Amino acid sequence: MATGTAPAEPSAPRGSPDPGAAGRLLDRTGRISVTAVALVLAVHFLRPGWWDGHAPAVFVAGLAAGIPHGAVDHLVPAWCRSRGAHRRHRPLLPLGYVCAAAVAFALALWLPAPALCVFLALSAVHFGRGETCVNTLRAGAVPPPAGTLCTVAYGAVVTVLPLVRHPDAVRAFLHTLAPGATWLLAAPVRPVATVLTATVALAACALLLRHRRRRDAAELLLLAALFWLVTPWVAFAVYFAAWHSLRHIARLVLADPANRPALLAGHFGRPLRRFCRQGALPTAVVLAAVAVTAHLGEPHRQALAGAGVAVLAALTLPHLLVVTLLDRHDAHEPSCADRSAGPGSPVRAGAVAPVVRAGERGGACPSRAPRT
Ligand SMILES: CC1=C(/C=C/C(C)=C/C=C/C(C)=C/C=C/C=C(C)/C=C/C=C(C)/C=C/C2=C(C)CCCC2(C)C)C(C)(C)CCC1
Ligand SMILES: [Fe+2]
Repeated sequence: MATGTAPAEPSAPRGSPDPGAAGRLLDRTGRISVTAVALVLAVHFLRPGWWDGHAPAVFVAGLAAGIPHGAVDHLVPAWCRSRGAHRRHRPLLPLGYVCAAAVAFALALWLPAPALCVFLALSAVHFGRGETCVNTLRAGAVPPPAGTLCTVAYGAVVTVLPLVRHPDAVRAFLHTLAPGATWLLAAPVRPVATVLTATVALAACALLLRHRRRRDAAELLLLAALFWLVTPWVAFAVYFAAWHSLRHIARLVLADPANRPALLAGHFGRPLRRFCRQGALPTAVVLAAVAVTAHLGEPHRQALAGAGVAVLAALTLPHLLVVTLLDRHDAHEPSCADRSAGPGSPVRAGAVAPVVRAGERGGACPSRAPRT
């Protein structure tokens, strides 16, 4: 966590055949997510109330579009471990993933209210950490100042703000999911949670600006505006699909050792097609699970939305474990791509853009993406 004099953002590393490939991918995905949120806000201002009429459809579409970002989770442990040692365990990973999701689902059925609170807390950590990691990668392995504060700020804006700012829009849904958890929307809870979220978000923005991380600060404010102004269904849908998922997919594409040569040559098409191939079947399985859960549930207007949230809540546990593994591995070990490259490979020979490890800088999150 840094405070004190403000360091300038780092300059792009030198000596790489394509020093900006990773940075360009993160920049492009970043621009797409900012544009999507700006468009949602523009419609909100130009056609007030328009989103309210389309909220259920947009929510379901957003959840579905965000599912692929977890679809290669079962491959991530292998990317981050030595090749031979764990090969025989690989077929067990999908099984372990399904079991963890099943346990989470059973717990949610058994104790819905505590499970919802844990789900919201885990979601806040997951989203907050996701943003902090991507910002670190984009800045060439320089973690944001006070990374924990930024993580809490992003997490609270995305999970607390929609609930406390629009209680009437979510009350009935929350009651269906977990009847005992509607205290989250109670009158005394909301002002306290709103003030805390605003304080943390403003403090994080001030620190980011002091350290010249203008883009990170502007994005945090943009997300705060989205969740403050727009109905939570639409705000969450656009955030989940076009922001969190898209940026996480960029990170996965960068983490897959097999993509290294194409990325070094500045090609994104092949790595993205590889991701789509790898993620197609798990995505289809999860979409089918949502459809079946919706069909089994009580028929009501929001059955699909409820089933989507229930299945995502179950997947959150294994997804979070895998993403944490990726974060921790990158913070303490050389990059996966470095270790999986052969002895004569340009990666080992140092022809790749210099890899700056966050662990060496005391940061929460790693990077092998040079800043453009
Ligand atoms: C790999 C694999 C697979 C797949 C997987 C996947 C595909 C995953 C995904 C994952 C995911 C995809 C995850 C996600 C997560 C999510 C989250 C974390 C969310 C959160 C949310 C929230 C927080 C919400 C909130 C709310 C409420 C509650 C109410 C209303 C309003 C709102 C919306 C705000 C399988 C199973 C096939 C098999 C094995 C292996
Ligand atoms: Fe995620």
